[in-house]
Amino acid sequence: MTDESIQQQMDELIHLLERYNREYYELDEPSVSDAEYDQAFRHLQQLEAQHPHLMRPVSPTQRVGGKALSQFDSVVHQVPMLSLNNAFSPVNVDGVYDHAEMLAFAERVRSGLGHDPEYFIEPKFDGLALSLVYENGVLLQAATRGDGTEGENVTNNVKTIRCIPLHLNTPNPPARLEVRGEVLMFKADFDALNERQAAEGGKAFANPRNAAAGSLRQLDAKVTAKRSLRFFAYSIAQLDETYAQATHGLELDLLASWGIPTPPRDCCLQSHDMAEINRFYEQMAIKRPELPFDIDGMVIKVNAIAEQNILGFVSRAPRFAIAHKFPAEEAPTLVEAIDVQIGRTGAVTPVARLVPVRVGGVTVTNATLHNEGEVQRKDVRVGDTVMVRRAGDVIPEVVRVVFDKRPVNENPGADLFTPATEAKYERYLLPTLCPVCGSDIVKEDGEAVARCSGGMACQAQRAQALIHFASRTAMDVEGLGTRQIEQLVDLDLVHEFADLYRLDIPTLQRLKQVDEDDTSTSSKRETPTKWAENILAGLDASKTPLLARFIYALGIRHVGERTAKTLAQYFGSLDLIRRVPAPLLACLPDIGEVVAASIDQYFAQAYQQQQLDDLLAVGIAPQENLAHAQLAQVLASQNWLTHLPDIRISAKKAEALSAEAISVEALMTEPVSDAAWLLWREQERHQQLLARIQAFLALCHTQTSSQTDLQAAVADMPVNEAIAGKTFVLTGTLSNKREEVQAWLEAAGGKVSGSVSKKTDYVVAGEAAGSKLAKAEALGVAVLNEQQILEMLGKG
Ligand SMILES: NC(=O)c1ccc[n+]([C@@H]2O[C@H](COP(=O)([O-])OP(=O)(O)OC[C@H]3O[C@@H](n4cnc5c(N)ncnc54)[C@H](O)[C@@H]3O)[C@@H](O)[C@H]2O)c1
Ligand SMILES: [Zn+2]
Repeated sequence: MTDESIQQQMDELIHLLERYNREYYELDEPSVSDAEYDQAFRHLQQLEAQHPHLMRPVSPTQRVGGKALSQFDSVVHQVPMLSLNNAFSPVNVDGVYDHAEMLAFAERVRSGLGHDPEYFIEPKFDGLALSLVYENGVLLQAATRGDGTEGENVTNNVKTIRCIPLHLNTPNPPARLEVRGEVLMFKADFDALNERQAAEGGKAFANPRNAAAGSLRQLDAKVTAKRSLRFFAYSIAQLDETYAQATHGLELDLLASWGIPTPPRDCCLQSHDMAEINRFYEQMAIKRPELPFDIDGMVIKVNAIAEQNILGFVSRAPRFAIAHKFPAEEAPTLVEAIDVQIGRTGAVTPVARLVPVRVGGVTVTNATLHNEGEVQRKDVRVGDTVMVRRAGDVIPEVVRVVFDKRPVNENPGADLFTPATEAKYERYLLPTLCPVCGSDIVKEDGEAVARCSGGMACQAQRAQALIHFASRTAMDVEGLGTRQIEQLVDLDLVHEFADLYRLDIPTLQRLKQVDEDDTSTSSKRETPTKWAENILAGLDASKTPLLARFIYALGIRHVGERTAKTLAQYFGSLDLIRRVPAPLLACLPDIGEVVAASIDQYFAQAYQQQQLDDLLAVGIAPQENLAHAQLAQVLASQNWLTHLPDIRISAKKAEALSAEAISVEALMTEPVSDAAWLLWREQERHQQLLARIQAFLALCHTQTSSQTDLQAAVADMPVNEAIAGKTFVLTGTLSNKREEVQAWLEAAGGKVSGSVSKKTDYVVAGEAAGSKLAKAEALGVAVLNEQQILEMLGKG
């Protein structure tokens, strides 16, 4: 990868993380799960570590939190408020944790200190950080973390939090104390708040963290006062020298003696032993759902303050501590039904409808089962008790069935069965028809995901199919973008591809209307009529695509640009392509059996054939070239059967042939004896293949009136010796579109490749040709200018 593309990738991640940060810290409304956020964050960290010279100084990995909201006075932190580095321990299906990242942390600490220290382990509270400043024992100021340097002054609100003392409980207070801790809402208070919100018609909070953040940052302290917030201190940032303590544990004791809440000691541990520490973490993961407050991990800190100081800090986090995050939380509930959802690309996802259950801070009613294989593997059935997981999450999932709780015996005939429940306890099978459009649901060998084969016929997939159809590398309809297509589908104005070409100005102006309600569009300067006219002009200009682009635009599964080109190159006409039998397709280069089956399946559907007819009827005329079609050339030769192997024999077919004692080399190189062909034909399946090939040939007859005509046409056709079979590389700026020159070369039987090698016959160099030209010269490959190649093509 080039620096440029890595930089682009990094910038995209930065952009994404900045959006997530804003949603999470400033708006209290995250759109993705913490797990997803953490993944993007780590990806960026990795790229930055591998390419330090590309690192942006503004990277989110170098900063803490979000901006302070301007409606509060800002507070500059005398000691920056940092974040923590994370460690994750993936769990396997047997519930065994992999603590490699924790061991790596311990290793880093050991090499920093020269020995293994004692650690202090405490909960990682899932709330938001708060700084409290006491002067002479009196609470003077409370501030949020903000971006770590500057936070929001929330003193008035914090004074309403009952567990935070306004005066330290000591006759001998320090002159200055700054204590750091977490503000949070207990689960019971969160539920009560959401009930109240519901009763008063207010918006429900997504989880206790959001509720705590939203409640603390109220402009009206009276609102905060009603919200039952809590606080736990977890460190001292400033304190008079005389009060200094030797360890983190002693600091917490001191704060507790002054009346400041500290982490409950039954959730804490002091230990030198990483194995013991990890065991404690695993116990806490089990205890977690029963705690009165949410925690999202454990924090492991080097206990001795002097050792903490030796280890110090990296940009945004201390080296002496780590947040050991928990895997996503799980909870049991009942499966009421299993439905399927159809995605935008046709993917079929089974979804469990659940008795509502609280997990990861919210109530879950649906959970994904991913795909049919997963349902089978987990054996999830309607009526089962299942464990549901949510990673603070957007999409909850079913983790496993609690088999002990399966309420009835699996054996039919057991006493507990009533006819109604018996039906329920069958193994789950995916429906065979799409619930949206009624098309077949198909699954390819080796694929996990089943799909609705409806394509454009399926409302769920229509927008996606149209976006592909109109895209730059397909029909290239200028002016018709994603937003317009989505509106066309939403307003139910387009059902099939041909409908695009039936649009008129009044219809398109309806879209414009929808568009203008939204202030974020760019096409606002144009008048509605001009805008609609542009789209119609774009559609009109797209009516004579190259055949390959047209085939590609149909969105046949597995038919990318390359395969579409092969089809156009070998068959030359749409009429042939839409009737080609699968075995013959599978003989072509780059087309294997899966792709051939997919093409066959597509054209076998009456709906798709109708779509094609309708497209032709509205005036779409793909640029065909039957005379140049390579297959036609093969068919034109007298003994066409012997040429089939020239096209290609797949490895699988070769195997089958060698099993029948026919040498593949013989098939490939020499004209095959009649005896060998007879032998091959003996086999029934080969007879079927031959029958289909013959049917196809019959079709060629009707296409060109007779095979003799076809032969004659091809025989008359001067083969462009200069181009056929040769490999070209195009580079630099040409006056004709590069794709166009490529299409001409390919139509004349040439190959166009992206890189120069010894096998390259010609490099066609335009203006400002760079490294490819240099390489051609170094390798002694012939170099042509544009004029020369046009002359060779007969277009000069
Ligand atoms: N979903 C999203 O869109 C989104 C966006 C931004 C951040 N996040 C979440 O927030 C995390 C990053 O936030 P962060 O920078 O606040 O880091 P963090 O929450 O991973 O860790 C640092 C914070 O932990 C808190 N904390 C709780 N208990 C503690 C203890 N005992 N000792 C010390 N600190 C303790 C402190 O507030 C501290 O600031 C991400 O990993 C992600 O999980 C999610
Ligand atoms: Zn469908």
